Amino acid sequence: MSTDAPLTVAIDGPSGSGKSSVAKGVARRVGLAYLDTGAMYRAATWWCLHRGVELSDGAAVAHAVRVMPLVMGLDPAAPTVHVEGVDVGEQIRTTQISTAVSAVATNLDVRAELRRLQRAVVDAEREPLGFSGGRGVVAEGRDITTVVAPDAEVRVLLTASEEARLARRSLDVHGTADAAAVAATRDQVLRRDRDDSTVSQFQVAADGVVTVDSSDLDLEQTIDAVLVVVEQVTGRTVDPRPAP
Ligand SMILES: Nc1ncnc2c1ncn2[C@@H]1O[C@H](COP(=O)(O)OP(=O)(O)OP(=O)(O)O)[C@@H](O)[C@H]1O
Ligand SMILES: Nc1ccn([C@H]2C[C@H](O)[C@@H](COP(=O)(O)O)O2)c(=O)n1
Repeated sequence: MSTDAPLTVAIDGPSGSGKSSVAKGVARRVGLAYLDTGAMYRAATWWCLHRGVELSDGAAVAHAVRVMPLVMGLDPAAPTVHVEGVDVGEQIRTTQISTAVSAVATNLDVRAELRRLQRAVVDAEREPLGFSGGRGVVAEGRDITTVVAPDAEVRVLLTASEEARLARRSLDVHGTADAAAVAATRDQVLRRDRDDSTVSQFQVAADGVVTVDSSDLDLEQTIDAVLVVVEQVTGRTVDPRPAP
């Protein structure tokens, strides 16, 4: 990069659009920290279930989340999620959590608490003592461009066709994108997006947010497309992708 000024990159999009993979890639190429805010909602869900909190009891869920001892590791090469010292990185990706997480993510008191934690990370990463040494962060989720960091220098809505998103998630979960596997994935992708859309706006780009459609791009091409936005918006130069 040609400048050392702190940089916040905000990426939102629907399930399976590639936010996590692309955000990690962008953070690595630019030398920024990486914050997976979806993992925070997943960790909150894991914590509530772990403590036997009934997810339909909104007040109990909100209380549990306020006292959740959550530690997010911000290294894009090896992001981690710990709750009460337990590495929950794998457990929060299970179908049980994917199915239940929207019930927690649509709780407005939970959103206020996690938004506060997320904003604290964004602000800390602009300071020399942050993980990135003040270089900044790529934060991804559903409301980063609009609510958590509407002041980010770079704001991207990452989209992909429903077909592409279902196929990607199906490959991740079932190792195949045949018709049966795609059908079994619909709840995790489409129903979840429907529920999550009731509290966040991530289907259409807000004013000033640049849309990147990854439907016909592979992962590296999508990372490159977001880096072009970084260069255009900030006037920085990002080092080219190293040859394989
Ligand atoms: N062009 C692409 N851009 C990004 N990811 C892609 C692309 N093509 C395939 N993938 C793959 O799609 C899968 C889903 O990506 P990822 O988990 O990053 O999406 P996501 O938007 O964070 O999903 P969710 O919100 O459901 O967690 C990954 O296995 C990723 O490697
Ligand atoms: N900023 C965010 C991030 C995530 N969520 C919700 C929506 C998802 O159902 C859930 C898990 O996210 P994923 O890991 O699939 O990206 O968390 C949200 O509401 N706001």
